[in-house]
Amino acid sequence: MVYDQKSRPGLDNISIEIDRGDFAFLVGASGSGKSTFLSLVLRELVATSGSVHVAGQNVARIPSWRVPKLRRGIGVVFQDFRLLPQKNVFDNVAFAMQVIGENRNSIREHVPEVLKMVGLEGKEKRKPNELSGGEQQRVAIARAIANKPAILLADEPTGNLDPATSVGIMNVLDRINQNGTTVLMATHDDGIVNSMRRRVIELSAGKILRDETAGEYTSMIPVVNQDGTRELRVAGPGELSKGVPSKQAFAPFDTEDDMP
Ligand SMILES: Nc1ncnc2c1ncn2[C@@H]1O[C@H](COP(=O)(O)OP(=O)(O)OP(=O)(O)O)[C@@H](O)[C@H]1O
Repeated sequence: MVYDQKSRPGLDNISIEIDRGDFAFLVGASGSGKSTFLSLVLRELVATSGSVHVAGQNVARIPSWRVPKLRRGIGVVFQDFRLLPQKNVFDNVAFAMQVIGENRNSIREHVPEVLKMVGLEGKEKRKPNELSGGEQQRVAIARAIANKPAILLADEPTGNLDPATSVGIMNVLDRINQNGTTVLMATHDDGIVNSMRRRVIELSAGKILRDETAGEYTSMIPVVNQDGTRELRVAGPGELSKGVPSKQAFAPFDTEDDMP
């Protein structure tokens, strides 16, 4: 995926397959290509070379009038929730169903089920500003799955949440995945990735650095050289699965003065 000819491609000659029902984390430094990847799946971008297939369809071949139908099969969750502030919890979720023309009866029946699924029973009447961040993200997830998408894309869904709240959100995403939805989540949250042990696809400068079935967040492991100096190096295949080093181990130097 080339944005402009003068800079390096956003994604560079990658080939990857995510199976129906997978749960995959997309990790990598800022600018590595995660958002580009998600935008290609949503057909917000069309690949400048190669092809992107979503649910069996080459998305470049979908005429623009049918793109909304493609997107109906893909739920999206963002770091900043993006709820409608004037609407209450029920109506935020109901709105997603109204725009695709669902009738009132099925909305009235289905929204409470979705809210139960994300753990928000009893909060139907609250406005977003009367909810915690974690609850707002649950509403956003409920809205994203209201139309039973085959795929759920989550772009840094725990980025604004504390660790305990993030665990709750991951439990919800895990449950959604167990019900058959493919989940692809871009994240910088190392704690979450290391505790979930799901597929990890790491991008670096637009290329795939690794793709592991039960991976960890970082491909860097701390090493102590023979002369006693410490550094991080990229782990080889399988090295990361030998156990999760403590957070301390990831801080290679205590202070800048400590650096070699
Ligand atoms: N609209 C754009 N026009 C030109 N270049 C872009 C555009 N969007 C992204 N890029 C470039 O493509 C590369 C990949 O960016 P991308 O936003 O996909 O990274 P990312 O991994 O999502 O980063 P972050 O973690 O900060 O969200 C970067 O070099 C970026 O500068």
